Amino acid sequence: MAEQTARIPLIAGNWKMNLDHMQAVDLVQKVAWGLKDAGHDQDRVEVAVFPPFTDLRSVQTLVKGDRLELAYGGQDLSPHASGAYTGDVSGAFLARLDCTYVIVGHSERREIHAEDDAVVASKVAAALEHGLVPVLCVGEGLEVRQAGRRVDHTVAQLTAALDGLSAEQIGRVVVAYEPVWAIGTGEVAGADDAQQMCAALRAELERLAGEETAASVRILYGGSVKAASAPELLAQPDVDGALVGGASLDADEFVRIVQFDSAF
Ligand SMILES: O=C(CO)COP(=O)(O)O
Repeated sequence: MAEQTARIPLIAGNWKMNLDHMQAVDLVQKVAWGLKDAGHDQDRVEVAVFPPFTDLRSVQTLVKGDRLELAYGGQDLSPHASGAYTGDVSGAFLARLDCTYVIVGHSERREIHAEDDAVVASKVAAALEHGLVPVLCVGEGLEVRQAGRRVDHTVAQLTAALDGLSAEQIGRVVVAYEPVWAIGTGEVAGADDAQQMCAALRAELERLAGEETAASVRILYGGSVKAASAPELLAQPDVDGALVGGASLDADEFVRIVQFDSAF
């Protein structure tokens, strides 16, 4: 097993399709102020928000104009660079808005938009091509879990999404383990469960890209993370952060999640 190196934890807020434009601008300011008040240091714990596409330009203006300690990214991207793909948003456009990250393969896109492993892999490749860091989501549904196949299933999703990438490219990816049954349900994976899965994902990264790369890749947990559950989850050696949905829409709660390590 790869030894743990200094991986800077990442706390990421996936706003999903919530908040109108004015509310989104208000939330990003509240989060930034809350972080400032809490003495947040982006080099110690990195914070990123993922608003809807239509808010990204305003978020860019706020973050750059006020030099906010906050990264941001898109919730999805097109596998294509440009052209006749009505409704798609290119990684090139996200890069022009100074996005650092883009979420790829979220279970809601896999399920609702029928994105299969091949589509997810092409989106990971597109993100990397445009200099974006893909936050690659993997995780099992309840049926798979009950059948006792959760590790095999989730590791296979990772393998498929990284197919054909070099070790250097894999080293630029963030992985998020999001068990589908825990998303938006209030049910959190136990810290032991999360650790076991994240360790299995890291072992697969090691097989694909070598020990050094595997030790450097951040693996997040997502699924009903709240300020109360974050410290135990994030204390696990292979859990390097959280991908937060509902709780990221509440600035105070989200900032409390970011402060997970002061709760130890
Ligand atoms: O899907 C998620 C983040 O991407 C998790 O959402 P919740 O935190 O609302 O369960």
